[in-house]
Amino acid sequence: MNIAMLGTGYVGLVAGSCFAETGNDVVCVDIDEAKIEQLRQGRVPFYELGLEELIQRNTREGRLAFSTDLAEAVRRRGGHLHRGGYAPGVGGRGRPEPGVRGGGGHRTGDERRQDRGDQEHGARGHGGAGQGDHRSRDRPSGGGGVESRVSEGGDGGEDFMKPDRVVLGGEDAGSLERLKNLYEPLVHRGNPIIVTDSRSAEMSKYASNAILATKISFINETARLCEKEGADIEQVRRIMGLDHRIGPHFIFPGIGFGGSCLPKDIRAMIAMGGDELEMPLLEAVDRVNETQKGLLLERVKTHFGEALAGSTLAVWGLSFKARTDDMREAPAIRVIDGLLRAGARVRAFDPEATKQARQRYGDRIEYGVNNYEVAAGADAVLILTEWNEFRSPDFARLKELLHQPVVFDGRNLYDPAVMRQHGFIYYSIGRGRG
Ligand SMILES: NC(=O)c1ccc[n+]([C@@H]2O[C@H](COP(=O)([O-])OP(=O)(O)OC[C@H]3O[C@@H](n4cnc5c(N)ncnc54)[C@H](O)[C@@H]3O)[C@@H](O)[C@H]2O)c1
Ligand SMILES: O=c1ccn([C@@H]2O[C@H](COP(=O)(O)OP(=O)(O)O[C@H]3O[C@H](CO)[C@@H](O)[C@H](O)[C@H]3O)[C@@H](O)[C@H]2O)c(=O)[nH]1
Repeated sequence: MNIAMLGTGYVGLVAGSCFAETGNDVVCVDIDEAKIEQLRQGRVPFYELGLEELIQRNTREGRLAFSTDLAEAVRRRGGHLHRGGYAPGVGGRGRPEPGVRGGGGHRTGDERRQDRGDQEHGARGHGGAGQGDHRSRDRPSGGGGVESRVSEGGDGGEDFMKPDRVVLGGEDAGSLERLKNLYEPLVHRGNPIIVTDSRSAEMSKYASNAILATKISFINETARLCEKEGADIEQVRRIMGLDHRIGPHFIFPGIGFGGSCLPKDIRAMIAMGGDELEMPLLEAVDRVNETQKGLLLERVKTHFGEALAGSTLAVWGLSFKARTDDMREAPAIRVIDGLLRAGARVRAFDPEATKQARQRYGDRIEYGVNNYEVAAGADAVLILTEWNEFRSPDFARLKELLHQPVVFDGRNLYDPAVMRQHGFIYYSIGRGRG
């Protein structure tokens, strides 16, 4: 199949590369000329596990190309248009902006005709066809296929190539059939492709992310109650997870969910309800999460008091989750902003997100080449992302390096008893002080 993929961000680039990997002819289009130039040279503008290799191989073998010229890409690729990498029309608290649809505003008449004549759908689902106007009733019912594939949040291409399910929504049988053919190679192990109407497909994507967000806020609220009542959330979580009706996934307590999907999708659902339908549950999920993002900062402030100004804090982890450099809505932003406001000096390390952090903070914080370097001479370590490499540090070395043996663990990576043995003052989530 010939595909023109619009947007070369985390979504579009992964989807485009994976479609090339399964034998399609793909041209990825973006309005960002520097990005396209970089990609043409085989360099990937952000980190996703395994993506660089995927791009280089498919480019070398002639199935993947990059362009800033949408009209040319559509002409060359013969008309399957896939909006994968950008989601227009969601602003502020996720309220869709009326009248914005599919980036059509910058397209030529020819391109728009092409768009209507074929399929437009959003990769990995967040609001595919008509995302920008789901409050109006005038979305095209012709060729709109919405693809809403969700698997457990994993690693870029790996995640895309092995979906739990693929959801196709649309009203045009021909378009849906072509989309089915496109996705068939990704489900050869027998996972289902579900075909439904476009509104149900969209809603299934929103609702799936919203229930994940709900689970996280639930466990975080329970963690706070555990602290108050002297219970251990890690014990509670394990016991809960053994109940098949609950399951072990997405009940890890922490410093709140970030990223480009969960926060935005719950706000989009609240916005959909509008004035006619209150969504008190999701409002609460959002509120709990905002409080949770500030929790570690409050602990740091309480611990240091006046001494926070002028102290040096080592931050381990910047991205919103492990195995990505993505910092969108990352809890780390809330924490670092607060520390800087309080007059603390911040030295950060992240295996992949340093470049993103530099764009945001420039020289206002310092960056290390590993987690020990930033800890040297610091008054405390703050763990903000659950990177595997932070799971079993050399505690004796860490204690030696730190000016004060204090660890604020926002991801519950360590056993409080072990930390006590090593002589740390250890703060974590839902387990009281170690
Ligand atoms: N990251 C994820 O895992 C994920 C998953 C599902 C949905 N989403 C949603 O999909 C959307 C895109 O996510 P992302 O992570 O790829 O974002 P991103 O910011 O990394 O990428 C968006 C890309 O689209 C380009 N772009 C913007 N307008 C364009 C236009 N008119 N024509 C061509 N290119 C254009 C931008 O230059 C940018 O490179 C977001 O709204 C996000 O919430 C993200
Ligand atoms: O038990 C948990 C699980 C996750 N998180 C946090 O929740 C956020 C989101 O994590 P995750 O859902 O794994 O990452 P996303 O990349 O945002 O993936 C979600 O959003 C994608 C885009 O819609 C979907 O494709 C995925 O299925 C869906 O999990 C991160 O900050 C995690 O640290 C927790 O705090 N506790």
